[in-house]
Amino acid sequence: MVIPNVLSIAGTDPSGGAGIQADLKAFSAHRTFGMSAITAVVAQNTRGVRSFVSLDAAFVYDQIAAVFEDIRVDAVKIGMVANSEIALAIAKALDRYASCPVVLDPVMVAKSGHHLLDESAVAALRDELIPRSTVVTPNLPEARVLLGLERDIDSLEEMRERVAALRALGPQWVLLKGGHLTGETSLDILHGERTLEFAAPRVTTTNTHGTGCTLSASIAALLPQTGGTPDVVRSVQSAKDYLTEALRHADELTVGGGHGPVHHFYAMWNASTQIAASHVSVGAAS
Ligand SMILES: Nc1ncnc2c1ncn2[C@@H]1O[C@H](COP(=O)(O)OP(=O)(O)O)[C@@H](O)[C@H]1O
Ligand SMILES: Cc1ncc(COP(=O)(O)OP(=O)(O)O)c(N)n1
Repeated sequence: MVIPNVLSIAGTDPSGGAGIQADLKAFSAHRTFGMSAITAVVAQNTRGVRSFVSLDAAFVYDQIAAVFEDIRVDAVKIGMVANSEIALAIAKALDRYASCPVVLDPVMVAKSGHHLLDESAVAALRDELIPRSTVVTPNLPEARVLLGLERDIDSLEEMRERVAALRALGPQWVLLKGGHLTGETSLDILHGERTLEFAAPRVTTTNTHGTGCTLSASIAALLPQTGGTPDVVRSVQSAKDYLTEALRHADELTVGGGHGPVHHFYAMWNASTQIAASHVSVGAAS
């Protein structure tokens, strides 16, 4: 089987739970070869974002070109674009090079409240990147900004009402994420050729840093693995199942004093721990 190559275009997280670092972990967990083009270098940890430096837009374009001019790219995930110049450079690069599925996480504000996108860049994100996307994955505060609403969407009923307006912005599919609501389930709505709701039990943990990054990167990694035409519905379902398990295992990690990361490698590490344990006991007996 050909192993998919997947490119993340996003900002960094030195604490490893969100941004490019989370994307590469999610790509690897889904048995794809991960690549990255960096838009901004962010000083952040599990407690919050301190500051960031955006890279030059032409340099972001050059990173993307360097990948596409050498390597077959089977899917692209876009995260933090930081400003309108970078958003426009990414749009230009997609037009020039990308004939693969594009998953756009319209990152605007981290859970800590820090802005990761210039307010003046919302129009470029909405008008230039969303229409070029196969799937766009806003959370509720991002949906509010994209739709120009005066207050946050605050119920499942309102999510159902608003999702069509997000699709009208031009992507093939919208996945409106309901993680910011409360309740026993965490429910996302997928709207495109069809409308489906994906509910998962809400995991009780404070370790939720990078959930949106991990979900969108997982969808990008899974799309080329569905055979023939990329199957968005199956990819979203598998990505959501994976994220729920990664959240369930998040407390096994001890990373930082704030909102820690999800456990991207819960399945692989639990399996290899068992192998290591049996190896030790054989050694001890001889
Ligand atoms: N505590 C939780 N338990 C289970 N799923 C969650 C939880 N928190 C968020 N999710 C899921 O994580 C994904 C990202 O959600 P959300 O928090 O809305 O986005 P973002 O991380 O972009 O702010 C969604 O699929 C959402 O349903
Ligand atoms: C570089 C970078 N990109 C995106 C985010 C936001 O990540 P998200 O998955 O929404 O999780 P929180 O950070 O909001 O917990 C980020 N922090 N950094």
